[in-house]
Amino acid sequence: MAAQQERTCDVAVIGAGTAGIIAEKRARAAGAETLLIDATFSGTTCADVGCMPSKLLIAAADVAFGVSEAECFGITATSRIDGAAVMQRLRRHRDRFVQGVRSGFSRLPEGTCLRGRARFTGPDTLELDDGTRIRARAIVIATGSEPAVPKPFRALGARVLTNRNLFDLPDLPESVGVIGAGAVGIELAQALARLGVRVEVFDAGRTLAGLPEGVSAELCRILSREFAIHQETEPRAEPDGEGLRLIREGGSARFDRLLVAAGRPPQLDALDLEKAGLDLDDKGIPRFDPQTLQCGEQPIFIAGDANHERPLLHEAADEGAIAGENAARFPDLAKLKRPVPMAITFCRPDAAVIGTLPTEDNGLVTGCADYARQGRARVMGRAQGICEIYADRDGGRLRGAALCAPHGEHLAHELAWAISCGLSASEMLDLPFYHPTLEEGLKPALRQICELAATSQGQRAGGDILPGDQC
Ligand SMILES: Cc1cc2nc3c(=O)[nH]c(=O)nc-3n(C[C@H](O)[C@H](O)[C@H](O)COP(=O)(O)OP(=O)(O)OC[C@H]3O[C@@H](n4cnc5c(N)ncnc54)[C@H](O)[C@@H]3O)c2cc1C
Ligand SMILES: NC(=O)c1ccc[n+]([C@@H]2O[C@H](COP(=O)([O-])OP(=O)(O)OC[C@H]3O[C@@H](n4cnc5c(N)ncnc54)[C@H](O)[C@@H]3O)[C@@H](O)[C@H]2O)c1
Repeated sequence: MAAQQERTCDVAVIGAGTAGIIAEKRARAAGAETLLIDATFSGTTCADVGCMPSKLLIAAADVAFGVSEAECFGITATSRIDGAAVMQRLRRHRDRFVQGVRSGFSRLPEGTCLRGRARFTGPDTLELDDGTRIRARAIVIATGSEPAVPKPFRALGARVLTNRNLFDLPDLPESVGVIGAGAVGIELAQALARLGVRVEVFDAGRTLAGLPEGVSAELCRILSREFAIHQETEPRAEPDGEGLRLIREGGSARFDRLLVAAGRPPQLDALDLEKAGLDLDDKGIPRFDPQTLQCGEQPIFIAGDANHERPLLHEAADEGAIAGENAARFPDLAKLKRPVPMAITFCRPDAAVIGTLPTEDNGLVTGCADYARQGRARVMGRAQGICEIYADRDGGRLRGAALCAPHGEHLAHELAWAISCGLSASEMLDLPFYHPTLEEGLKPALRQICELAATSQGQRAGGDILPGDQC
């Protein structure tokens, strides 16, 4: 990856995260000569500081929580959480995921990888911080996003944690204040709390993890048994010895560390986008076509968190593929068939938002399932949560869902797949539902939709009485 002074290529990809790696691969497969540029080649946000380490922390928290709940099954168990060992296991696995990505870089054709921070000097030219100049027929922007640290917290220095440094802590802190109740804040707050850290969450908004109000209120009620959640508040912070104090109307609390999970704006500032002649929106993001990923009429494409459309891993991968292919075949552009939107937050119970939510004028009806009485959930000692399913009043075709329910990640997929297939509630009721499963718990919501839409409840209408339904 030696620095060079002048390079030309068909397609230059800025950013070697998930979107960029896939964009480069697809462009090369389409016959383009490619360059993959990255400031660090750290091995993707997902593997290094995002999806994978956060799920490793949650996996440890699940084990600790299982032990703490064992007594209700008649099992006596005690746990001692060794925070240093928890973090060591996390890093051991995280580092393997990262190593897997990095070894992929070394298998790319010689000279493809260029290390450096890129910025535009014209619509088809880039310059790296070491002075290397690049001319490309087409350019893919795949620069990802970065955690926002609101100004009032910046003076706290090393007391501030984000997803960038949390997973490198040698041990678990005793107490953490969390700013932000989005997916990052909620997942990490609960995992830390279950691992014995004293946690409180503070959010400026009224809802958790992007959920609609009713489901958010239910999730908040459930999570509040484990840690405090303060909504509609923007606390200020001041240093307090080695730790900090969060101050808001009605009180203050001291914490060892502050985890800031206050959103992830795209990383575009350093790119000098104005030199590329792109039309930018009020947040400085290039206007682009979500199907082709093209920015305006230029041979420039934007994929993954950088475009802020759907900042999720599977979307970054899809977008990278189409952006890379279109960059190679410009101006003959392919269109991405966008999947049904689906966002899962891996708290317990899992939370998810899928497809279209009801508004005052989109004619959707809501069926609701309650997991507090559901048979399998009770068997598992996990009987809590709800699932709302949204469907057309006319015909009962499924359009969306929101849930917080045990093993909700799987329910979310099943609902997203049913919506993708264009099923109605009565058609979904005609599919096989094994007993006793959490999937059965969706039936009351589907039946309610059939009633509201005045459609048949499917061939097996009234044919099953499930344990849990009636007690
Ligand atoms: C804590 C956490 C947990 C998450 N969990 C999940 C999850 O469970 N499921 C899920 O679907 N999503 C999850 N996400 C979101 C997911 O990780 C992202 O959507 C995804 O990784 C974005 O990939 P990307 O390719 O767009 O960006 P990245 O992987 O961030 O890649 C961007 C790259 O661009 C490089 N770069 C930036 N600017 C420049 C420049 N000027 N010049 C050169 N290089 C540059 C950076 O060095 C970086 O390597 C999580 C995110 C976080 C933070
Ligand atoms: N399981 C997953 O798929 C997963 C997990 C983590 C992250 N992600 C992705 O990462 C993205 C970013 O996640 P995130 O949680 O950082 O951002 P987010 O935008 O979803 O949530 C940020 C929250 O911080 C609050 N906030 C902002 N400034 C504040 C302040 N000063 N005081 C109090 N509250 C404040 C906002 O009200 C908001 O609720 C998500 O949208 C998601 O796409 C996905």
